[in-house]
Amino acid sequence: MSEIDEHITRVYEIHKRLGKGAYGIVWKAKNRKTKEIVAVKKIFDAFRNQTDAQRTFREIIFLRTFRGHPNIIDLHSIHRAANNRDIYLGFEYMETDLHNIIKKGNILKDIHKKYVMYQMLKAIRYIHSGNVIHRDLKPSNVLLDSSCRCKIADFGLARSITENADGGIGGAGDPTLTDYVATRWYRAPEILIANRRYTKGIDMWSLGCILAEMLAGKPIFPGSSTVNQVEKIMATIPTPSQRDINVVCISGVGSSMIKNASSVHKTPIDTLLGPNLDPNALDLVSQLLIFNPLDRLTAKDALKHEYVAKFHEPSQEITMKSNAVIPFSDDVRLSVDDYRNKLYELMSSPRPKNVKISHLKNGKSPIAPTSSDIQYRLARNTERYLKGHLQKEVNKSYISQSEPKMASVAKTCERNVGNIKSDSRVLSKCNVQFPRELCRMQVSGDNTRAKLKSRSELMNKHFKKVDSTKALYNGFNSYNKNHGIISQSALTELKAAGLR
Ligand SMILES: Nc1ncnc2c1ncn2[C@@H]1O[C@H](COP(=O)(O)OP(=O)(O)OP(=O)(O)O)[C@@H](O)[C@H]1O
Repeated sequence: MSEIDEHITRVYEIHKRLGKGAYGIVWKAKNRKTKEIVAVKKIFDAFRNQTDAQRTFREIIFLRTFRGHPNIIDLHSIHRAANNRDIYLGFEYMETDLHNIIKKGNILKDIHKKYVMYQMLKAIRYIHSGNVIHRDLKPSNVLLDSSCRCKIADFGLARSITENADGGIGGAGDPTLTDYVATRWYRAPEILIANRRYTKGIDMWSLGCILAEMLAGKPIFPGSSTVNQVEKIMATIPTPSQRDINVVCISGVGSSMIKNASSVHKTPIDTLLGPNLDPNALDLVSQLLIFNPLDRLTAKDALKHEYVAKFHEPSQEITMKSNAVIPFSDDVRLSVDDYRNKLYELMSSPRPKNVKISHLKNGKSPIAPTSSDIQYRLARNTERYLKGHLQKEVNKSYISQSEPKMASVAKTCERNVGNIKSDSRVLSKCNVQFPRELCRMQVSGDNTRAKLKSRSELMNKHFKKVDSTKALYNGFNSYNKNHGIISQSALTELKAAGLR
């Protein structure tokens, strides 16, 4: 682990390497203090030159901006490296990515493909509503957990666009495409032929390629060069009209490249996608893989498509209230030092508030075998925050007994929530009935469902004894009664009591 700074390994216990991208390495790790499993990404030489510095800066800014959306990866923390050149990012951990899943073959059933597509659309609808485009959507940037929850990652190429760029290419004020190097196989035709204006349609093209890849079980346009990529696309999608070619191709070279490629023998998309294809899936792919970006389905409309109808829930398909703002114009290139300094400045400022939607509101996952999986997750989340409050109340109660030894034990508890095993001897000497089983469970961090249930029962029993604020009691009681699901009214009560 010599490639990881010592001050990082002091915070995180590094487990295994999860992946390597063009810009960094990602490890699975455990936060030594909170015990939370995370993914730590090290971006090597993050400020090597202006392009890399801008990329690093964008990735962090956009991740912070979109933080809290259930389908966008959550950036927990940012750490400087000792050499001032690398940067470490701490992310929520996801078990795998879509590339790995597709590669393994036959893991995704139809319902999973629909659910993944729905979640990707939800995330893209959100970022597009803030007038940002991701520009690098591909299966390895779609992270998944075992319940088929999916989160978009890697915002290094994301860009904000002006309002009028939504509807048209070449509109006045559209930023130009100077530094665009997204993965070729998922690149829209207008990018391949160097149309230097771009729209949200480029993300919709990539989503079309990703859906097609889930259906076919392999990449549908694996071009070996830019020209070969155009040829592969044009050999599959319907031949564009002269009007479409005029809209998309701003140069004669691009136009002849498209015309030449269109004249080759066609393999229609349904042949590429294989037999027994769901007609709705084919229809959605066909409406995304359209030559003219203005005619491609938008994320908003795609969410209403029959293919994802099973999951469509408008209240969950949230949008941004205003454009995503980044500290300086995306078209202005700053010096490497400016990017670095601005980033360090940001790191010391408070993180933006989460959007008001959370994982807890996610619908039932089709991969979760029973609803108990979801309940278990809910219980863990609820428990995490209740535990802190509960422990404080426990401590307060003991301190009030003005027993000096107890006060010191309580302080240890407060510093190290739940970790009171080492003090059990002191506790027994004090003849205090402290729920040892509970302490042990908390110390061992046991997470099985049965343990969780009995832990919550114990906490509840003990809590009654402590009998502190009514609100906390009610909240906890409701949590326990429902095996981990806390009612909205109890939550409101907790909040009112300033406990949340
Ligand atoms: N939060 C995470 N949890 C689990 N695995 C992750 C996480 N983030 C990234 N990974 C894994 O690490 C790989 C590389 O991550 P990422 O795409 O962020 O790096 P990159 O250097 O920007 O890659 P690229 O070459 O695609 O630009 C991902 O494909 C994924 O397999």
